[in-house]
Amino acid sequence: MIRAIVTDIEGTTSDIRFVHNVLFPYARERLAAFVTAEQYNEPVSTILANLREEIAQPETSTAELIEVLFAFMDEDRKSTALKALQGIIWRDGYVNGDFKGHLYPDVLPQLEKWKAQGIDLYVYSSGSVAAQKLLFGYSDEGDITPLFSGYFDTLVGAKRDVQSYRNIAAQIGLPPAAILFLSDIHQELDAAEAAGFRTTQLIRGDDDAASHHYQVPSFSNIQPEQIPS
Ligand SMILES: CSCCC(=O)C(=O)COP(=O)(O)O
Ligand SMILES: [Mg+2]
Repeated sequence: MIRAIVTDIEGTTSDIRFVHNVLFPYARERLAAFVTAEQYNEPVSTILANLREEIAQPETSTAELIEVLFAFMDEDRKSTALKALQGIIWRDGYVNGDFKGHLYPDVLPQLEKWKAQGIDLYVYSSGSVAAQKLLFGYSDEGDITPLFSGYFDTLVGAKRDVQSYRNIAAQIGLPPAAILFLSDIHQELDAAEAAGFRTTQLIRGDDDAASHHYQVPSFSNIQPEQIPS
């Protein structure tokens, strides 16, 4: 029996184009000036120290770190430091009303249904927990954060790493077989499955013939009690 659902964001609850065409450019345009201005203030000072550790170059200057961050953005590297900075920069965009967090229309009704059925809801994204709370707090459908019991980001590990899902199950306090993970990326679902999670793949656009996971086009097609094991 499914007792908790963990959902990915990009390509699952929300359009990839919102993340890549709205959020990423917004942060990219502001990142150099923001990091330069905030480099000696918290939390940016600690984030930059963590980035120096991540790249194993303790003496790197702020200007060089900014170059590293641009290279990370070019390759969509899921660096914890980059994700933390993006999340801080996005706050202004949400608060000023420059954009709202995209939600596919099938998402909110289904989350509400599952919650009413007693299924606990969680989020797992490479975006920082702060960024996740902003997206769902300033969403197209208003503030839907009260639906969620918890959030996970790369601090539990990378999304294609089996141990990340073991960590999530331990933190939720349920056996992996009682948790359903929703994602559009089959490599993430493979890792979750290897940890013992049930899985379902959202196919919001192109088919994924390389996947063996149960596939659905929208949240309205997901019936947790009927997910094949
Ligand atoms: C919190 S919305 C922004 C998500 C993000 O920054 C990202 O890189 C998406 O990565 P994911 O692993 O969730 O596909
Ligand atoms: Mg995704």
